[in-house]
Amino acid sequence: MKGVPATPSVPLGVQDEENSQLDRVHSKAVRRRSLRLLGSTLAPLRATFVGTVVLVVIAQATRVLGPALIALAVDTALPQAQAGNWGPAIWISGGYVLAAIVAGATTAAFIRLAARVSQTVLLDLRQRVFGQTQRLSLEFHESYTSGRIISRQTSDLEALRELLDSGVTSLASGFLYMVFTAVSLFVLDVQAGLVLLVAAIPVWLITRWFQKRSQVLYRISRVASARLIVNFVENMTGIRAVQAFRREDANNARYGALTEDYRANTARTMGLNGIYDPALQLTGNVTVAVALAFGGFRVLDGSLEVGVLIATLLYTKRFFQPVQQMAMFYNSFQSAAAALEKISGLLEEIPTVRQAADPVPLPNAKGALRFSDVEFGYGAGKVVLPNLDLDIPAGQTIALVGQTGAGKSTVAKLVARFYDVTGGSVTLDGVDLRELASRDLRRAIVMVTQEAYLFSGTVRDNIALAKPEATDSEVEAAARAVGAHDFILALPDGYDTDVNKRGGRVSAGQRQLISFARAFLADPAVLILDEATSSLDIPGERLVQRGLQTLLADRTALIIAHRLSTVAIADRVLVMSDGRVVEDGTPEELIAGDGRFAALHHAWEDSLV
Ligand SMILES: Nc1ncnc2c1ncn2[C@@H]1O[C@H](COP(=O)(O)OP(=O)(O)OP(=O)(O)O)[C@@H](O)[C@H]1O
Repeated sequence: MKGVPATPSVPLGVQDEENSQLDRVHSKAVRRRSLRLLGSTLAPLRATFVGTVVLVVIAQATRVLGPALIALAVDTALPQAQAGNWGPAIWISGGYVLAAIVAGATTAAFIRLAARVSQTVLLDLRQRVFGQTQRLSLEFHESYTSGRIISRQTSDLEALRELLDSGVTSLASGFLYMVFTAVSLFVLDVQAGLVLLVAAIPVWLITRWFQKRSQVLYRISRVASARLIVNFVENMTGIRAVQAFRREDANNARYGALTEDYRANTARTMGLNGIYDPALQLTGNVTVAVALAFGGFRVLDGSLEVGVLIATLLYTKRFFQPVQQMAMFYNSFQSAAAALEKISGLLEEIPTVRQAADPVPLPNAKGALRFSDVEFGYGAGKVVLPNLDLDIPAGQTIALVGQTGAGKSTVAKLVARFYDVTGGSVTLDGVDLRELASRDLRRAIVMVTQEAYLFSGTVRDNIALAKPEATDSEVEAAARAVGAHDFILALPDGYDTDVNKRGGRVSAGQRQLISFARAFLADPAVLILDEATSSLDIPGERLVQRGLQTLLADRTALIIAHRLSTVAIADRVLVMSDGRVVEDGTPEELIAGDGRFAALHHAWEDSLV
């Protein structure tokens, strides 16, 4: 195509991964990317890989010796044996047995070696996919659903496993077997070789036809199976909402449609096999018949020996055997290739939030934050923060308030560097967050969200998440500080209660208390609480507030809360509206004024009466 670059200048990544009709340039780039990935996983295994290839070659070469030895036995050894000379017959029989033993032994060896290669490659890929999904920024995960990641990690790697376990060696050995068989045939009898060559033309044509069709179908099939998984995961993660809103029937219909797509596509794939396999068999049988008729006449007129005829027939028949097997594995090859394309796309993604090449260390952050001329929008979406200037001295407790969608969480996410600003800068103790070493950033700034996620394990493990080396008394002290100690003790096994086991399940409010204890134990210079007290009841919140006040005393804190009781403990309140700070002052100052916060506060006070 004119004007189209040979390779796209920007890495494609996961973009277009559901497109089964890629243009030539992209399709080539994707294929190259897959091969590069495969090459890089094979690189450390080069010696084993080469060893496997050598063994496959020896195994196939010795396998094809059989018919040639039979021809030799029939045409040479047999007449000599009839004349009383058994030497050639013994030699040939011995050679036949030896070839069989070598073929068997090398086959056994290459299967073992190939298994080692395939398992190591898979292990490497599994770890790379997992590592990459952890490394990729929040922005990526917000659009690339967990269902899609699960299908990369499960069904795609499974497709590769299928191919690597047995398919690759079958394809390689089948191909070599065919080449050696054809060469032997030509060496033995050129005319029989020519018959095979003619037969290879229709075989080539139908194989090309099959390849083209099945490639498209397999791509579609991978997309359909990934969609199934995505849909399943989404419904299972949102099962509460599904049941609460009686979505079961609609979901069944949607899932039914997706499975139907998958079924229809698989049926079309199998339909292709249903044409390809018999066509191959027919070609093979017709070729043997032609070779027999052609060779038979030549035997009759004495221009061909019987042993050579037998051998040529055996070769012709055997030549087509691996084609069928290869066609079968071609399917798994297709699906593995499609899977590898997707996996390589995922691995090609570059995190949008990256560690600086030469990061600035900040082991003992004080917690001074500054937003200078900050502009920010999510992806290509509208600008959420048009121009934000903010100076937060170390140790200050800030409450961020404002209507829904004002940009409060966005400010918090920028401080935690889940996203990078699109303009201006955010600094911690004067260091741009983009320049700061990730380790120091993660240690200095901790964000607790409403979600308060608990990982499987004990309550203690969950509190000690950011500081695994914490002692039991440190864990307990953190829990006491936030008022979580008493309810934890009331759990079946106290701090050793497994949060995922029956009886160990904790309420949303208790989860928040645990994640508070976790954050306090992490002891960051900057603590962000994003709606982190929303699930606590009033006494619960009071308890936390007491803990909060002591713990926030010597650190910078950014609290986003709709409850004004939480806001009251702040040194300073920032009222946000449409991405701008519209009021800034102490709670007392703002309440005394006539701005939004004062109105909000009066309304809240009235509601308490
Ligand atoms: N991940 C995202 N991708 C695209 N737009 C987003 C994303 N998160 C938030 N927004 C948009 O950014 C704007 C500010 O959202 P933000 O979550 O910061 O508001 P908020 O003040 O914290 O609201 P709330 O009180 O409801 O939590 C909103 O218009 C929202 O639609």
